[in-house]
Amino acid sequence: ALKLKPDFPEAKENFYRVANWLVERWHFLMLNDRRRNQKYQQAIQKAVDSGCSTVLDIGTGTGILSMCAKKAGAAEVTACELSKTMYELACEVVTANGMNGRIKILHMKSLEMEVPKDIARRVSLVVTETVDAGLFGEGIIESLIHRTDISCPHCNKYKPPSQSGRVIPAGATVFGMAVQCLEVRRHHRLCVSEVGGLVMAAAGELHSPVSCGSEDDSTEPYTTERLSRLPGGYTPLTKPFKALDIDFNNVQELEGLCSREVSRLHLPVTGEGLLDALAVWFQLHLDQESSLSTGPEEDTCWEQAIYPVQTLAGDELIVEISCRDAYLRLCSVAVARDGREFRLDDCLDPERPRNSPGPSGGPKPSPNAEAELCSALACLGTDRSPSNGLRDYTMLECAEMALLNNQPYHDSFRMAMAKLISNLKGARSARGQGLEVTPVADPAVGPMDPGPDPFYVLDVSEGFSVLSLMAAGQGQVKAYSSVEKPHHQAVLRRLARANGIPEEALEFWLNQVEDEQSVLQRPSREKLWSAIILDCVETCGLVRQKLMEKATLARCLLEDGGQVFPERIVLYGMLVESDTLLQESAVQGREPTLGFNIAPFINQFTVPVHVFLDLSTLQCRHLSDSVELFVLDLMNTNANYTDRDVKVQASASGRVTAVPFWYQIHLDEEISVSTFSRESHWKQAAVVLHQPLVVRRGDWVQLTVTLRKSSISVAARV
Ligand SMILES: CCc1ccncc1CNCCCCSC[C@H]1O[C@@H](n2ccc3c(N)ncnc32)[C@H](O)[C@@H]1O
Repeated sequence: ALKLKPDFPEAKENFYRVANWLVERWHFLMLNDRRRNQKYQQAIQKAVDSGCSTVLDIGTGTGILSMCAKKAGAAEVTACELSKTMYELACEVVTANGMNGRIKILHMKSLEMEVPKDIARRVSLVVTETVDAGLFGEGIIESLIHRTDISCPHCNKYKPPSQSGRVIPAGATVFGMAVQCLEVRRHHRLCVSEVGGLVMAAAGELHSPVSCGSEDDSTEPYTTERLSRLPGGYTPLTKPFKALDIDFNNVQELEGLCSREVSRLHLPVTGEGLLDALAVWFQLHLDQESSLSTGPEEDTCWEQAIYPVQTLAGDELIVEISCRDAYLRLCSVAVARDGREFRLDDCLDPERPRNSPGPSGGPKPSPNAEAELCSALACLGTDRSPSNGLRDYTMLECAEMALLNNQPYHDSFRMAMAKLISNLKGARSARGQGLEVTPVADPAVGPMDPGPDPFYVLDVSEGFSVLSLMAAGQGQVKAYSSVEKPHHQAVLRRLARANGIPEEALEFWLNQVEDEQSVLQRPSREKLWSAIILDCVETCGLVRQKLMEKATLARCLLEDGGQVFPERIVLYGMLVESDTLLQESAVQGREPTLGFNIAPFINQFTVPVHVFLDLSTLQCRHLSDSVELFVLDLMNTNANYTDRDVKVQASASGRVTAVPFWYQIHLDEEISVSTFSRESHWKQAAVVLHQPLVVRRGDWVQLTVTLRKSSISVAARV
């Protein structure tokens, strides 16, 4: 569609979403990482010079490592790539670099390859970089165990490594460190005891889907973050420790890895604070001489693997390391204090017998110190559901957890809601309404509570939201929640009971209807909605799709004086020079890719809008103040622009490479929240300019801002 009609907005937006999905953003980072490419090239050159003449590139991506091997003089080069998009791209790239027919590219997973069906003979060198932040996440262990069928490891024994099936990288060393990090904590644990006036204790334990200890497969063992770019930074609580050493050339070791029992490390705590996560990174040893690191301190572009945990940091941490089902797993299983070890699950279940004194069998701490530690641990919750299974918990997405922890957002909502309800009460009594009307029970909604006509509030938020319960808590309100997962509804019911909110004041509207459009239908009675709460901005920083359509529909369903929340969102932006954003969005020419012509091919998948940005820590130079880009008025949708020209003055000379943007969400005339505040659970987004714009301090830059179907584009010229 884009080829036919390049600026066809729906196609453009869909393409951006699909492009993001088809080609992962780290392809750009990897290909722009010249040092990484050079190190691989040197290691491959050395291996080919020492006699490895047949090469297999597992997970070729764009084909760059295969082209290195060919250029290094390898006689036969075969590549395999499981992604269809990348496979087709690799074929184009290899042809464009004059190596068509000299590199055999297969669209398949390496595990499916067989000799001689797919590859003529066993290779003498395997090259791969199928690693993720947690090292094993792309299946490199399995791929290398399988390689025994396609490379000749048994030559290992009596032939020098040069002749036998060697692997680049030759191995890896995995490091870890315990950290305190608020940004991780607020995405994985409830950090507040009260949200929008609701006491949260009754919610029970809330967990994010990232948990290493639990057995259920709806969780993932780790998440990934760039520790060096997390808002608020992090505090190391232990020194970096070596977690694992792996020799990729030793097949027996690889096979043993997955079945290896758990190893335990005792880590002295060297910093004060609350343990929020174990951070993990690694050194990839390409060969004996050179290695790549993904550490937080290196100026590497890679993320670290984050294992959220939470215990009070005693003076020693006991961490268990395992590789259950080929994922690296780290769990903090106990805390030692004064030499006594407290396993987390013991503390959560006080009647369980105390385990033996710690390794040093040190002096028994005073009973109250022990009790204090255990009760502190118990209320903190942990990342392990103990073997006794007594403790159950509710799973929230990371974004839902961060939303819950965003207190200013909920307090603002609470004030705006209270103001609206009191205005409507005033208006009703002024009209003398709502007193003499005898409430009629309506079958569609169940028995009416006696008392004056309630105010109806509809929450159409996506995912888990307590806003409907906060509305119900205002009294004389019947709130309809769009929460649809049964265990999420159970949390809201528990919270209602614990906060003295009558059960019948809260309904789960989605239970009865199939989609949101009908949720916004006219309520089954004449009464219209007093308030409708819409979700406007996605966590990634983009305007939610079909927002204006929903707002238009919602507005027709309001009673006089009723309100859509929010009533207006204002989009702000600024001019920045950010090389980082360039590196993550497109391959910058031939230079970083060793002179190979790769950029034009992979850059077909460049997406001009960057999402999930932490603008507060993005390396960039501000080249202007923030400026209002446009207004979305949800109470008067036809007043909205789709194109707007904005002038902004450059406050410094430089190259404008991007326009980051965020929102001020106006709940009513006075109350608003920003999506770019410290507690905001939203990330920011940025438009990366097609061409950097050179500006001099004082220049006026003309921005043409277009919002079509919630996809934003910005053109800039001096
Ligand atoms: C310092 C390295 C680093 C550190 C931390 N974070 C990221 C990096 C950078 N490496 C990321 C590569 C990660 C993706 S792997 C690259 C390509 O290989 C493909 N694939 C994966 C497995 C596989 C297989 N068995 N058979 C065939 N193809 C396979 C994927 O489809 C992808 O296109």
